[in-house]
Amino acid sequence: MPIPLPRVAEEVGIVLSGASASIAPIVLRRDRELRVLEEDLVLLADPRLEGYYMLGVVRWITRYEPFLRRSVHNMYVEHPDALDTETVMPFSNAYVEIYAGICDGGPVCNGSHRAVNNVYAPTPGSKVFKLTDAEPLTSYLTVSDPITVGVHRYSRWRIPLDSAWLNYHVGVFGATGTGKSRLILRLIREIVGKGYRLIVFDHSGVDYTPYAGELGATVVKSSEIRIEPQIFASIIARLTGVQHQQRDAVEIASLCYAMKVYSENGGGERYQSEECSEILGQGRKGLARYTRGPRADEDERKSAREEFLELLNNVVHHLNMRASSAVKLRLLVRLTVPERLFEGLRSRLREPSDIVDMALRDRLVIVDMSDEQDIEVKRGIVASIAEAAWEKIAGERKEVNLGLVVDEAQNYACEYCGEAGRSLETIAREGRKWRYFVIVASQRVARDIRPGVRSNLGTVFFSKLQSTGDLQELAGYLDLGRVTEASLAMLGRREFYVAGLMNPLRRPLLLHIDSVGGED
Ligand SMILES: Nc1ncnc2c1ncn2[C@@H]1O[C@H](COP(=O)(O)OP(=O)(O)OP(=O)(O)O)[C@@H](O)[C@H]1O
Repeated sequence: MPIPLPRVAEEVGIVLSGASASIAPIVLRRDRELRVLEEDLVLLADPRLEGYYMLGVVRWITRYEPFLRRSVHNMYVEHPDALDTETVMPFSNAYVEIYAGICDGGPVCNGSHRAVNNVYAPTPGSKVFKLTDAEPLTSYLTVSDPITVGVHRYSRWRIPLDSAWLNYHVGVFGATGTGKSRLILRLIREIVGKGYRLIVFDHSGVDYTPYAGELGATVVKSSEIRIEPQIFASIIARLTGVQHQQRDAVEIASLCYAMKVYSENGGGERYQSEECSEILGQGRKGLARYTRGPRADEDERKSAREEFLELLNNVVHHLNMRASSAVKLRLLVRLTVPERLFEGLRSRLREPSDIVDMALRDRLVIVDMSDEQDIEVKRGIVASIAEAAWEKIAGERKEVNLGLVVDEAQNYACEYCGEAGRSLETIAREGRKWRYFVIVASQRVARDIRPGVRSNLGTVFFSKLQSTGDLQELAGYLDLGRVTEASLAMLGRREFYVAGLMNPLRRPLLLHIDSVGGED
């Protein structure tokens, strides 16, 4: 059925000279010019192209007046009262950024009804129609698995987003309070409804955990989840900041310590190794005197850190390191690694792979990280779960349809975020063929998100941005058309552009996000 233009659009102007296939200057009708706003969707109807429209977005509306010109003095400056509205002859020009051609049964598209790349420059004089209801456009788009999170800001068109592109990863960026977390909540509901599985990391426990009931999610406290021994080892090494052989010693001791604690707490064979048994079995010799208290009964009340230090002594001895290195390592561990990091291992009874299995079975798991005090540990949890999913993929060699949702991603996906940053980057680079993806949200793009992650985001939602320069950064990976910093400055709360692969037009469209969590 052809687009019912009189019902869904109003004529607002004509195309001026100098149009190309991607941008057209227009002049607005005097009686309608105030009804046309930047970001409005318009159709250009070229009389030479029957049954074909050009779909575009209005940008750069500029008001002119032939007499009141810039840099020309006029008497009304001195006598503004003499300026009556009849003598002023304002008019408005704008540009239409052309996003697509709409084949509406015309001969140029062999009678088809679909959206295509526009290759025609509109003829000057072509009519411009503002879409007041763009809903009919949906039937012209090819969207294999549609989801929606909001409506177009002005035409109220419920833009279908193609969830088939989720595996190319998603970024959500905007200054504080723009509504990133609510947008992600909306996305979560839609994505899970399409059969995908998600693990949501709730950094502070206030953005997602309270909605678990509504979403039908299982909540797991991150303090119950085991950190993979190798990731635990790299956290301890990072905190102590040592290098070379000393780092080896700290890492070996940390690996064996985590494996020992886990195997003593129901971890099973996975955490037993000959190498660690050899070190653990080594009698207290030489440097072990540092760990022993003056009285024998103090030994019984050894703290988790003291146990670790004892193990570290054994490693140092095993590696034939100097006594001074041993003392330095012990001091560094005491000063830089909080006791709770060792202590907490004992109550970590859930394997990261259990969380992955839980998500694959129940669809949605929220990991509540609110009771975790150390950012390094939070990062360790994210990395451990990310790695556990890779192990699953390596074992089964099939698509997982699994996404990790990482809000406050400046803490996890940054350049200096250690294992978490590396694991998220691996997913961003290689996850797509296994349908293993990430959704990251943050206030800033370049400073918060490492290049290997941000350059692999196929779809980006962005609102007012915190840092100047971030828009250009995004424009390096995505077609942002002629959206400028000035366009962003006009955005309010809950207003996000969507650009990239999930957007069927692939060029930025301004969305008003559906209400989530009460507020209208
Ligand atoms: N889609 C929405 N529906 C209803 N309310 C919303 C929506 N988006 C934003 N809000 C309102 O704006 C407030 C801030 O939203 P939100 O917490 O999602 O912002 P944010 O960008 O994640 O902020 P921060 O970066 O500080 O975490 C919410 O508490 C809510 O009142």
